[in-house]
Amino acid sequence: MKQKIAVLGAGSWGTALAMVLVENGHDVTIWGHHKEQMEEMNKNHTNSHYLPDIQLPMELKATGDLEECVKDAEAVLFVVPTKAMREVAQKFVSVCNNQPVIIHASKGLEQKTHKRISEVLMDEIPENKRKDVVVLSGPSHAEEVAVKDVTTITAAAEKIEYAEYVQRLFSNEYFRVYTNQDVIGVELGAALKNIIALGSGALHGLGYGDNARAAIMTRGLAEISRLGVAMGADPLTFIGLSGVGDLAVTCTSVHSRNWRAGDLLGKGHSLDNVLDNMGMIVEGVSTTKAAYELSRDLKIEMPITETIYSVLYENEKVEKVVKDIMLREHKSEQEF
Ligand SMILES: NC(=O)C1=CN([C@@H]2O[C@H](COP(=O)(O)OP(=O)(O)OC[C@H]3O[C@@H](n4cnc5c(N)ncnc54)[C@H](O)[C@@H]3O)[C@@H](O)[C@H]2O)C=CC1
Ligand SMILES: O=C(CO)COP(=O)(O)O
Repeated sequence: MKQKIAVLGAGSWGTALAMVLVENGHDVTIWGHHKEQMEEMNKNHTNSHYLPDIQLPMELKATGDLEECVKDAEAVLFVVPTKAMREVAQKFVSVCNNQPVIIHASKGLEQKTHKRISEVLMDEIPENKRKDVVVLSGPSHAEEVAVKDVTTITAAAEKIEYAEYVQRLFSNEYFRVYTNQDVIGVELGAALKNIIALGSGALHGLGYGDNARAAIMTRGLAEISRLGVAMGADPLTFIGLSGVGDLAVTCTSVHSRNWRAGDLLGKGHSLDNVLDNMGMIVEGVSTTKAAYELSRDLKIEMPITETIYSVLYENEKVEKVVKDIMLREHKSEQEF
């Protein structure tokens, strides 16, 4: 059934997901805070900074007016960077006139509180202004979704009927949605894989090959799972789409901003220079800090995260840390 859907966040992912929803026949309005960008989306049907060369569907409406965007919406999709999530949720609450299903498709952990995004949304949005919060996550680069390349993804919610609602909203012949009830595992897999993607990119930038990439992905998954299980996730979630699936795509694709940022770091660029020139959000940088702090608090061994933290926040030389991590004390692979 046709639904009225608000998409909050007009970057590459918000736009690509809005395109899927329009394709499926829904009434979709996207909100962004840059006036000229909204005008471009309405007049030219393009979003040239975030999705160059993509023609947006004529039916997709863009607005800078949040109240107009969310008015009577049956579902609201939050897809702004993690650092903006709380502020945007507060703004949403001030103008929301009904009780929509809340969906989010962002990947990160809040700084300082270390909260998952669904926790941030539940903190800010009172129960009379939301139904369940559903997480949409999986191996899905916006650039490929926007050209209708085949993609699979997970909709996770505590109440299965809301995960199934989101599955119905988004599913079509090129975008297949599975359901899951492990919200913690799905959100942690999504957030933490960006740290490993930074490392995978750095190894590439340093000139290492496929063995190194397989190593960081596999051992990265081990530490993602360790932290995830300590935080209440089902370990099986990490071998699903939002775990190994997203880890695989982000650690190997040139579309990944995290991989590209790592690659540039490996090639000797400074972090400031990399972030200034990316022009899009690189979530893994702040997630590394949150995960490093969590691993300390929960006493979970996360050597790759610790190493990447030392490069990003302690000025360690990226060329040096590879040898350090390789020469750590010997371990059994069966230690969890
Ligand atoms: N790009 C992709 O392929 C995918 C991205 N994601 C996740 O989706 C989230 C958003 O990513 P992208 O769309 O790629 O980011 P982006 O960098 O392409 O765009 C971010 C958008 O958020 C807007 N924004 C930033 N701060 C804001 C604020 N305070 N209020 C309102 N709007 C604000 C920016 O103006 C921009 O339009 C991230 O957490 C990312 O990890 C998840 C899956 C795929
Ligand atoms: O999460 C993503 C693909 O699933 C996007 O990753 P990047 O943010 O690294 O581009």
